[in-house]
Amino acid sequence: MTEETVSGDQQLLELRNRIDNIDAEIANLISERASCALKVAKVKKATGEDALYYRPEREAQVLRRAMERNSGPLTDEEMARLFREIMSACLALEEPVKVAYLGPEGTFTQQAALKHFGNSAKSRPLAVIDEVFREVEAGAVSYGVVPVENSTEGVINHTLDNFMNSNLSICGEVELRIHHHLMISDVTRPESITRIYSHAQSLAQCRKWLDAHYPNVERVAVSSNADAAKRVKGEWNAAAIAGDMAADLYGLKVLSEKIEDRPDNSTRFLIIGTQQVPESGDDKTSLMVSMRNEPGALHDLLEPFRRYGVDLTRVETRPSQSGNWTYVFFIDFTGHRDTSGVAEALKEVGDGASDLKVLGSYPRGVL
Ligand SMILES: O=C(O)C(=O)C[C@]1(C(=O)O)C=C[C@@H](O)C=C1
Repeated sequence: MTEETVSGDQQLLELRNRIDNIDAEIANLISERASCALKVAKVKKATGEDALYYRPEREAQVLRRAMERNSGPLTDEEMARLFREIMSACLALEEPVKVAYLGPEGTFTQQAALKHFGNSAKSRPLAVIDEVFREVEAGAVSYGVVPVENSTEGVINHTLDNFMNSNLSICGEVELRIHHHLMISDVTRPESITRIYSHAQSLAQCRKWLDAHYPNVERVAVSSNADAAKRVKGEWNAAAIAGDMAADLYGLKVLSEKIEDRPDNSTRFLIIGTQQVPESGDDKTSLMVSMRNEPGALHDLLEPFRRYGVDLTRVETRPSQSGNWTYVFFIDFTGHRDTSGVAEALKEVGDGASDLKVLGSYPRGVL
């Protein structure tokens, strides 16, 4: 053994001893934190039967603080992800949170649910967006996760339309970078691919790549990316476009990575529930407004937002379900409904509209 390797081994031993000591300290601190969370649960329980254990505004503040005080070498996101999991475990001690998401397992919506609630939440896949709304309304789960817009393909109409017949509120948002891969099973012959399965949105997000690499292959739209991955198992002439989770879940091999046309392709998901979320310090609000169908009506309707300096981040139009050629507007803006200025603007907009419903004020997605 050379002198160098001896001293290398010695260094390794010392560093690992240090890591062991640090781990012991971290473990003690995590246990102390978890004991605090249990005491918090007691305080909450004393407020009554329907005590709220999950507090989105507090979680957003904890995560933001974790990022702000981070001085490296871990990235801010990595540091926040670690705290995300610690909080998820603490909340599970207080009361395990039950979440439904647009399934099946392996979809990007499942990934979004995990990103938002962490691994200790109990999550359940449901087949369609309507069902996610229904299960939350029925109280079978406390929260639901549904996609609402994609940066390449735009809004997910089905989610917006569900709000027209629902009393649920938005209590959070989460954004996910979407990477699509072309994947095959162990029996697929790559040179014989004649069919590619995926969700219609994903096929659209990879349109140019498909035109360039598989111009003559049939593109088959199915109900989800996970369903596409499942179908490919056992088909020698088919491939699927889906994400990492689906590839892992169905044991598929990735043939081409990150084939989305736009590198910044991302999807925004909403957390739906029944609770009103207090201010977190960096919030957004979503509204649903209907109004008389006259020229200039939208301009007049939005005018108070401009006057009170409220920053609109999105305006979507959907046909109303109550009559032909009448519309409902879905509006997002920066700020909380209780913040001064916002509250006044909302009152004035409400006075000018035929109907206005605040779908929720919630913390801006942190991770
Ligand atoms: O502060 C609270 O209300 C807690 O319950 C503690 C805690 C945490 O672990 O920090 C856990 C769950 C809540 O969603 C928010 C924060």
